[in-house]
Amino acid sequence: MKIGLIGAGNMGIFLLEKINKCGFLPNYSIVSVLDEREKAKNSMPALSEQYGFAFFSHLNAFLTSGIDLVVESSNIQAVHTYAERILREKDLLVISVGALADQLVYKRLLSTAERSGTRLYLPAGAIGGLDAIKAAGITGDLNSVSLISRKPGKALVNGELTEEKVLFSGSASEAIARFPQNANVAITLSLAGIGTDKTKVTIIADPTLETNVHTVQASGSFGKMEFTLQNRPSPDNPKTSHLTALSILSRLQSLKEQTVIG
Ligand SMILES: NC(=O)C1=CN([C@@H]2O[C@H](COP(=O)(O)OP(=O)(O)OC[C@H]3O[C@@H](n4cnc5c(N)ncnc54)[C@H](O)[C@@H]3O)[C@@H](O)[C@H]2O)C=CC1
Ligand SMILES: O=C([O-])CC(=O)C(=O)O
Repeated sequence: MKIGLIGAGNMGIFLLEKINKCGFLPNYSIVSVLDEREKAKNSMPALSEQYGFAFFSHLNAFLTSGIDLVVESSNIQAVHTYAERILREKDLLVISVGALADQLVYKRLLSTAERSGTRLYLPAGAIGGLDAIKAAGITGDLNSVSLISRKPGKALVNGELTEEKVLFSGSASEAIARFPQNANVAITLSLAGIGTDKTKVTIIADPTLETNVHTVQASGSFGKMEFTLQNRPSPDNPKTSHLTALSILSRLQSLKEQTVIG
């Protein structure tokens, strides 16, 4: 499986380490990296040599570089810029899922994928239990879904906090507009469940925490569920839970597996 990567930051470098250096996913390789921004011309050659990928500063050349799949680990803006053009030709894994909060954008990407015979993968990222949320909602009987995200102060606010502070309470669509680097999970949860307007989100900065704590609650005709993750932040980006990068690896691995669990 030849992968093209967009976004060689915290998660992108982790993927390059695990896939290209450690050979963690046999028969997978990140062969191409896209960055059209001027500043990339300085930083990419060293990384390209270190991890053995070809660097592209134009989308068309990137897409015709022999890749089977594109992995996005950059930001919401890059998804808006590239996703539709990529899905016309290649499967795409998006981790900046907040880009799909707008129903029109999401539907347009789905219809592009359908027309083109490509697939859009949205890993669970920093949360889990999406299999249960999808199952509970399959007959339309999922009534309520909510997410409470607590993070250490430094992931959410500038300056020191002395006590816990509720920064936001509202819908998932409002949450991602206010916290584009902290509420991607709210959109993934919404897409798996009852949508971005009905999914309720609370975001709390807590100076006593060392983990990113996400609690998902749901109820419907199936019963009730509640689960909490206490995620270690990534060493290179305190906003991003380390589990997110692991969920990309896991999704990539499952593309070649014969057994589908969940
Ligand atoms: N779905 C989920 O559960 C989660 C999603 N995320 C999201 O995942 C994304 C990546 O997270 P991190 O790796 O921690 O962020 P990061 O900020 O460490 O890395 C992003 C990289 O993308 C690069 N980049 C930005 N614009 C680009 C462009 N147009 N073309 C190519 N490269 C570009 C940046 O220079 C940076 O190196 C972020 O959008 C973050 O909000 C983070 C946590 C959970
Ligand atoms: O990594 C996390 O804990 C969640 C996060 O930042 C996001 O969903 O954007």
